[in-house]
Amino acid sequence: MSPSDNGDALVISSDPYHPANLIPELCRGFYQLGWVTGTGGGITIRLGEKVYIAPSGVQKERIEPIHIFVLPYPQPYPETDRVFLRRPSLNLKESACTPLFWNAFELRDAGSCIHTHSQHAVMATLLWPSGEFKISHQEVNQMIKGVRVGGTGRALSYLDTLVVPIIENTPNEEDLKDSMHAAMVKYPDAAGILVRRHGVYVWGNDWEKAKAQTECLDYLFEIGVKMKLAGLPTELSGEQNGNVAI
Ligand SMILES: CSC[C@@H](O)[C@H](O)C(=O)COP(=O)(O)O
Ligand SMILES: [Zn+2]
Repeated sequence: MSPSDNGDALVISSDPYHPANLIPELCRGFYQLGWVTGTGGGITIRLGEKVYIAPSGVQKERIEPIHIFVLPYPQPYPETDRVFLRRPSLNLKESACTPLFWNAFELRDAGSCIHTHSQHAVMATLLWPSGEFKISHQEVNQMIKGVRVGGTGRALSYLDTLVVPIIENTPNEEDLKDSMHAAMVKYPDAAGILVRRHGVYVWGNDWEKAKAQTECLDYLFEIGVKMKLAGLPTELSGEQNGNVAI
């Protein structure tokens, strides 16, 4: 970035599909779903060697393109201070989720990662007290089939059991980065990571796939929670057809 260039050209575009235009638009949609209320949650988009990230602690439904941070990927000095291609001139800090989003880029080569505080995700972490949320045989709207192995691989089938690891929430974001990293290594097929009493991180090859998978997973968290509360089994063996007497 030259001294005369404040980097605005990296976020000002008439293209509605430019990440700096998409992030505000998508956050408004996520707000309506209750995924990013109270300034929590968010989305990042990576296009090749540029990562676009929203500011921290702001009303996520009111973000504008000029508020967006742009970072180089990979970071030239990963062990030291974060490097930016563009920082907003306002008194803003990049999302606290940045190190967690980076896990999705580095471990899954993701093009986008979404973090929600959806109550469905939070309830799933409370009703599945183990380290895994599991559900199978959900044909409805192809929700299991809408999820990809590892978030970026082949689509799951109706017969696959969906497993999403649950990590414990931590007050320190660096600890969350490390435990999310460990869970992603332990569960290479998982398309997301639930954080107990907090929410979920979901990634995909690009923002469309990350968004679709977050929607599918959120649906599965919601129906799983409802089934569990109704006393219905959320996992069936392969030969069972899903009809359950109540
Ligand atoms: C890495 S923990 C903090 C975040 O997960 C936080 O809870 C959150 O949802 C959003 O933080 P923000 O810094 O406002 O983008
Ligand atoms: Zn959060």
